[in-house]
Amino acid sequence: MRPAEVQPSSRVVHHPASFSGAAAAPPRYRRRVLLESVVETSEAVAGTRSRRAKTEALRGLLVRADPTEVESVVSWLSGELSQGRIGVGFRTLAGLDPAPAPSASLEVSEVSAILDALANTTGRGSAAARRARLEALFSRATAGEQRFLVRLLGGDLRQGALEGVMTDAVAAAAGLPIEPVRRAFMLSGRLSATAVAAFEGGLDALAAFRLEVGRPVRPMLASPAESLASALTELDGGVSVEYKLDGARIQVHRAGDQVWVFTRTLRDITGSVPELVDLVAGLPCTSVVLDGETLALTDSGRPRPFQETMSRFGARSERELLLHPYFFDCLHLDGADLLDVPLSDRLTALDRVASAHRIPAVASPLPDLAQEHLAASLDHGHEGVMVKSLTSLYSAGRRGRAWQKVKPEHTLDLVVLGAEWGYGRRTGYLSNLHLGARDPDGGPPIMVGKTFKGLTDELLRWQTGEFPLHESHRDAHTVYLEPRLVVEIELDGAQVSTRYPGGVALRFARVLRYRPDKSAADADTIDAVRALLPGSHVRSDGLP
Ligand SMILES: Nc1ncnc2c1ncn2[C@@H]1O[C@H](COP(=O)(O)OP(=O)(O)OP(=O)(O)O)[C@@H](O)[C@H]1O
Repeated sequence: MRPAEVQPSSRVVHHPASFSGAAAAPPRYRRRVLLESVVETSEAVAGTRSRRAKTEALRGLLVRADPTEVESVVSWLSGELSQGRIGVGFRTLAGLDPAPAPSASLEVSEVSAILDALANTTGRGSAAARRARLEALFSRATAGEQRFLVRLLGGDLRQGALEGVMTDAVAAAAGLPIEPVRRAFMLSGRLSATAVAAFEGGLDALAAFRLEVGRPVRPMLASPAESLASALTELDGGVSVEYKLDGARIQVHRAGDQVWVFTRTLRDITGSVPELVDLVAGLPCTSVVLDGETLALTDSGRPRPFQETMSRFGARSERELLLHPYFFDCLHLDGADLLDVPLSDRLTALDRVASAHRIPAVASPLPDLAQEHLAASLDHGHEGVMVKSLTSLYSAGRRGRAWQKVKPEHTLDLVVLGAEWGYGRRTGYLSNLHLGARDPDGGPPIMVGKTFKGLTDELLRWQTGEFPLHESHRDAHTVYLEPRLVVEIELDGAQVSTRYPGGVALRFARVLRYRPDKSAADADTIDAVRALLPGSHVRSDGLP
């Protein structure tokens, strides 16, 4: 271990505690954390499958960090940059090759300052200036640190799967119970901000995280149901049965005249969707937060393909393809936060403010009516229905059993790990996809199968152009990719496999479409694949 600079700790520190929860006195002097320690921790976390060992490695680093370093440490280990996008592309990163430094000297705070400077380098000549800053940073980094920085800046360390362990580690390192930490994370959507609050202000600071109009919360998610009947039985009849539309999730916020529209991944797309903004601005209220799905329709009122809806999210100006909103939840209305009230009350609020734009739904139907609603949804070209417990609270960011999706086909969102060169008609194209499921404990995706079924000529051309941009390495037959792209696969089920590392393989998998709205962190887990094994009772949310 290298000698590190000793610095007086300048801020009031919420007492870090040992893993057992016993409070330890805050050291008067702290050593600054080196980037090297972050890299070592990242490797330790990736190198073990044990959730406990991962949490302990993260906690061990966090208790050594000064509060001023916590934000960067938590962000980087989650694969995020607190600066957001800093305008460094794959090509720039690939072109960097300063000789690595022989020993580690970079401190977390220095690297963070350099990233701030990079983010603020804009305007004329900024590409060259950014490159120069990057070269300077990389020339001070060891080989291991360089690799880490490339992956961090390239977005390849983004590990949503680590969120669970990181939340546990933040709570343990700050000596706080887990629930308030989780809740603050749900409401802020930012683990690093949650960690800073936990360390600096403890429970009071965490309690200050409220639903804030204008700041998106992570959307509540659903679990797959075995069937409509099983969902109705499990939720005991007191349910809302709603169309499941195949559009894109939106969360709209309005405070007075100001409107925001966010995506499933909390991206602000207000500027791209003026028709939604106008509609929300006209609702009869002063402030509101609504959750829903948006869709473009054909002239005959049928849903347009998902890709066409998504294409609107990147656009700057109003296009011919109009988006329609279908709201299904109300999280705030005229000053009242509704996250912690039952769905039945939230739906009453939704009816008050936007009944004309509610998703088609029936409340507490008898099984026959629920079945008719499902058939009607499919007839209209939608995916199926959602069955939601009317007594459930809004669990932001959680995939639980209170919302269950009923679809006639099994689909999974999987990570593309590589693709084989095609033969015959597909010679020269990257074709057969290697598919991976997410490791719920934050390890690399686990391969569960291959398929080239369902790939259109257009997709083959697209894959062949796109995949080399994500290449990690290749051999004679296959181009292997960084685990970034998510593809939606339809399948008949799963089978036990001795060939694949997770012990499970997809049956009759075919490609439905790519999911540019999802990152590898949003992909389905290996547990979701195992849940499709015949006779399996493992549920995708990990509940018994
Ligand atoms: N009535 C509805 N209630 C909730 N979500 C709905 C509804 N109709 C459509 N959806 C969409 O379904 C998604 C909920 O399903 P799930 O939690 O499984 O998310 P997902 O992983 O994006 O699923 P999928 O790939 O099936 O869209 C929501 O994110 C939303 O986009």
